[in-house]
Amino acid sequence: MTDTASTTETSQNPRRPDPVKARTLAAALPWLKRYHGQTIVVKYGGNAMTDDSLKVAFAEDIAFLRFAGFKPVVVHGGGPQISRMLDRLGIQSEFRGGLRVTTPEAMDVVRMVLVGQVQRELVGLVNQHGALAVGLSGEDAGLFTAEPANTVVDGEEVDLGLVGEVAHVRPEAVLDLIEAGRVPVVSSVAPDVHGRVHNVNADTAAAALAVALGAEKLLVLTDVEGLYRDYGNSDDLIQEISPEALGELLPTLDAGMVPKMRACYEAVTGGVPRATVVDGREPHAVLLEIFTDEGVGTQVLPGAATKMRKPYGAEEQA
Ligand SMILES: Nc1ncnc2c1ncn2[C@@H]1O[C@H](COP(=O)(O)OP(=O)(O)O)[C@@H](O)[C@H]1O
Ligand SMILES: CC(=O)N[C@@H](CCC(=O)OP(=O)(O)O)C(=O)O
Repeated sequence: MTDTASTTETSQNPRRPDPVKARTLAAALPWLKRYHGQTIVVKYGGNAMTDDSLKVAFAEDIAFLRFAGFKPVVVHGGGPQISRMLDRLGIQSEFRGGLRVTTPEAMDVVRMVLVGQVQRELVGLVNQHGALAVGLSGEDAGLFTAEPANTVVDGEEVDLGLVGEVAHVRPEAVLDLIEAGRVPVVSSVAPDVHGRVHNVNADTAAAALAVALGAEKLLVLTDVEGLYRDYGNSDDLIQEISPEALGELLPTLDAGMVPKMRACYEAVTGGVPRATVVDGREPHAVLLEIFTDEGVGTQVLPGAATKMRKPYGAEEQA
């Protein structure tokens, strides 16, 4: 290799450094200042892990945040991945109120897929950028204690089997890792007080952890642009909403949005200053959301007046 310091050759067509790049970097300054040293809990939903390049871009974003001086903590899902494995094994499963009814047989699969597959893959991808990520689950160092979750569907209480709510968080293990400059990658399975492992929805786990860590932000990646006011009937998206207004909407929501928006509600009412749901199918969704002020996704913010918007590209389609 040539030693550039000692060479006297002159490049014939030098390219002028791109000033747009410098402007983009300079524009990031307010957000670098706002989040420097702050904890951001990023929930990566299984529906936003559809292709390998998206996962690689997600890992780059997380490494970027860490090297920019933020303290990112990842909580991952894996619902579609669990469903595929249950199908392969011929084990039936159904969702009630957005939660998977979990038999002991299904629980083994949930734990195997979340901790053994999805978490391992994400840890590996983040660690392409340095010795950063460490995987753990609610079972490690008492991180989460679960209690049986119940849900009401059509006015009736439904027995969900081994599904848990987070009754208690001991965040010390996560704090130790953050202190050491690591990026914790957390799977949402957790034992109850008797040591029986439960399946905790990943949005629920992310919110509980964000509150316990005193995070500055909860960012939730999913497979829609945000919360639709009237899903299936209108493409009006909620851009900004207060926790009080969201609380009134919660009983009208269905499917996966139930635990997701309840998680945002719990996070913000628990003291996290903002919680945002964004479209994780967009490459680099994390950086786009954190470094722009243009209202990506749906943001839950104390004191916000409800603000609506149309989906991106709606004008071109019209
Ligand atoms: N009001 C709503 N706004 C947006 N999505 C909704 C709404 N109601 C139901 N959904 C459904 O919720 C899904 C997201 O939840 P889920 O499948 O659990 O995602 P993830 O794997 O990211 O946690 C969306 O793909 C959509 O089908
Ligand atoms: C109780 C419950 O429903 N648990 C979820 C856990 C994974 C998860 O939450 O994954 P997503 O974030 O990809 O939806 C499940 O079994 O699918």
